[in-house]
Amino acid sequence: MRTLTIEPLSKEAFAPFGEVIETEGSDFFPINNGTTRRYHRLATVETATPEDRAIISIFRARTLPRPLPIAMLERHPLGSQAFVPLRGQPFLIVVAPPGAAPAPEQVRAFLGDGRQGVNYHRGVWHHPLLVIADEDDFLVIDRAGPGDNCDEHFFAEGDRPLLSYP
Ligand SMILES: NC(=O)N[C@@H](O)C(=O)O
Ligand code: NI
Repeated sequence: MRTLTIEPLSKEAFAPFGEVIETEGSDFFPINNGTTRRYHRLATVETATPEDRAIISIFRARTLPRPLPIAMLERHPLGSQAFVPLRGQPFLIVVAPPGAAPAPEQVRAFLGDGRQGVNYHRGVWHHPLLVIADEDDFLVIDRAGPGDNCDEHFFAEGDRPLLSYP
């Protein structure tokens, strides 16, 4: 069982999976008579059909026991999915590149610093929300519409990468 290396979340490192939603290192322009910085279009909501809608939800999640064998990943083939932490707490992200099925050796882990959100592109394999605190809240922007928008892939027991974080 391979223990995942937990990488710091950065735009560059996360680029194969989506965008990082953060002010650090992001362009902005002044609005509201110079009283506000607009960090414009940090990420793009992807949908699949004209009747799709981008929706905004809040997820209140509880932490999972760690170390955590990564038994499964999921993907949303019809739309992107963004998670923005609302309490400023770090959280964990586990992803694999889009494709027919995630290969265990392609699974990567990142640590968001609490001031960063992520936007998974359509079809990117990811583990459901992984919070570090006992409980955490996230603003979630994703797609609502017809059709099944959640595929799951389960790793064979011996192939499960291990997520180990204090
Ligand atoms: N199922 C659901 O809405 N949440 C997952 O997609 C997730 O990524 O947490
Ligand atoms: Ni998801």
